[in-house]
Amino acid sequence: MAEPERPVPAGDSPLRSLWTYTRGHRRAVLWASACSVLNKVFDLAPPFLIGMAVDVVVRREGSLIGEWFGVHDLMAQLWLLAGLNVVIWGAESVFEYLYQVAWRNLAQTIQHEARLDGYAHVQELELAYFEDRSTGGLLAILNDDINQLERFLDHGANSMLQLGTTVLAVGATFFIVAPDVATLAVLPVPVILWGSFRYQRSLEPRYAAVRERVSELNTALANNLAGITTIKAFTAEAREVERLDGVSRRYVEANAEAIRLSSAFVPMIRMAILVGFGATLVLGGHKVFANELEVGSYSLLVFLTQRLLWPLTRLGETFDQYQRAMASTRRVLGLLRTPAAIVSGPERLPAVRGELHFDGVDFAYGDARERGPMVLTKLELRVPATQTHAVVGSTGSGKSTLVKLLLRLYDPTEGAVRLDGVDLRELALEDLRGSIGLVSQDVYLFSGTIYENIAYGRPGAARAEVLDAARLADVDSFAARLPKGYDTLVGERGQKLSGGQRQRISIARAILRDPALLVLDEATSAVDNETEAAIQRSLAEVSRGRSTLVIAHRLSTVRHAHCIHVLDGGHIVEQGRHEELLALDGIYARLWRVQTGEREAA
Ligand SMILES: Nc1ncnc2c1ncn2[C@@H]1O[C@H](COP(=O)(O)OP(=O)(O)OP(=O)(O)O)[C@@H](O)[C@H]1O
Repeated sequence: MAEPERPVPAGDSPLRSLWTYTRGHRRAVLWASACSVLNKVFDLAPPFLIGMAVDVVVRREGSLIGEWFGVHDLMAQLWLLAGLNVVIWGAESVFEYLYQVAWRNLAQTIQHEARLDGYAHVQELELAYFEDRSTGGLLAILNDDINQLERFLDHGANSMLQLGTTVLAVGATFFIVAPDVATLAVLPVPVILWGSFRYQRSLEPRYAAVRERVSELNTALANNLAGITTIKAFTAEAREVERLDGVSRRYVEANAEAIRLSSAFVPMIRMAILVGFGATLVLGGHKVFANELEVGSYSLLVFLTQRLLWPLTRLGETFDQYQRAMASTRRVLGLLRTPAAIVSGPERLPAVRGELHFDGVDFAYGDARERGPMVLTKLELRVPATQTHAVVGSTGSGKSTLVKLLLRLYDPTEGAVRLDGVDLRELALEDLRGSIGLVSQDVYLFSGTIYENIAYGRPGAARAEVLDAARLADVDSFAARLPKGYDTLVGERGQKLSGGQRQRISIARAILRDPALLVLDEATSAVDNETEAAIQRSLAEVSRGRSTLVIAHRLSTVRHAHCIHVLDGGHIVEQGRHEELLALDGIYARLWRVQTGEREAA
């Protein structure tokens, strides 16, 4: 359907949107977060043990640990500390393992879902959406951006949580043990945080620019690889390398800006940290001399300052990851939020008769903001069920546009297209498209075998049915001669086959579908006269008993149609049987004379 399965909030904060998007995995997120926090808590414990060890050595029987546990033997105190050490390091390792597994599995699940949701949603979007965008850009979102999100969940989320835990745990200890030392030691923290957030804000647009450049690069590469034949034919290799050089350079430059800014961060922050560390060292030492602070507590504070302030130098890197991930999240969720303009209607048609009616249709490409010229105006065309009708007209007159409206790839600007009397906008897309067998001008084959490409028309069809369809479409004549027969691989986009062979496969695919309405848009334009005659005979047989709309340039292929409609200037100007149209001596008669080689009367 048009809406993504997981509704995405329209809020501005990408983190909040991500949180909402992953609401199905709350438990996993909380578990992973808890493991991260506990791992950090145990990781911070050793400085306390060091403080206690110093305390034992200095205060001996009167040490803190001696008092807490009632152990006065010095060696027993040390053994106790050693035992605690084992427990703490063990717990740290266990939680490290657990958080790694939890975050990485979560990252896998979410990237998998986001990619599938993204792809499924893109499939629902109307053709006009794709015409305005590049394939490379969409690929960048579905691949690179989702990978970026995966990396953030792999490492970034954990880094942020552990940093938060460190700041809170160490800050609290400082204030409990020596509040006045703490004030000085923690003094640089607001400066660091303020600086980080300033950085964060100025990094954001730079990373957005990097993402844009990636998408440009992808587009250029995808276009060039798809057009490699043209590039070779026009010996444009050097020119293309030069063009790619330009695009790739812009990517490098965009990155250079981001690199310059993010690299300056750590050295600057280090200076601020120096202040806190120096303050603890000097002020704490002074308090020990004045007997206002225990030696053990002093050791604890000096070590803890290190544990607090050094991780802050990684704040830049963490924000860096965060920024990249959020830029990607915004693009991925933005894609999921794109509403589909063409949505399925409510009405179901279990048995389609195949009566088609273009009812006063106006159509222009583009959207309300930017409409192109009118292609169809007040177009009236009826195809009664089971009849074969043809549409002919000069190139660019709008024949293929009729087919696109019929498939509901676009909606009419005015008027309606009706199938069995139902406005297509009211009809379930599944029923509409499921009842149409299309053979179009540009055949698209998927990489796979000939057999698989035909069977695509109706998944679950029996082998005998597939082979029957293949025989009717004259695929047999060439497939039988290939060493692997129907199991021959057709190559990417079917490029290992000739145009005529591809066309015959696509006809077989449509026949297999056994549709109520067969649509042939220049179905035999790529085959020679002999093959065309063979296919025409098959098609005549196949179209018996079902509505067929044929679009053709070669009038000889449609002369037996029940009715031929001549499209000109956006509407039907002549219609009737072949003989009637010849007698009318209008556009059709003129075209016929040109095509059959008769000289036009002067
Ligand atoms: N996606 C599109 N966006 C904008 N304009 C389009 C689009 N597709 C077709 N057109 C324009 O609409 C007009 C009708 O095109 P259409 O493909 O329907 O013609 P046609 O009669 O099938 O031509 P041909 O016989 O050459 O296949 C043309 O002027 C074409 O330039």
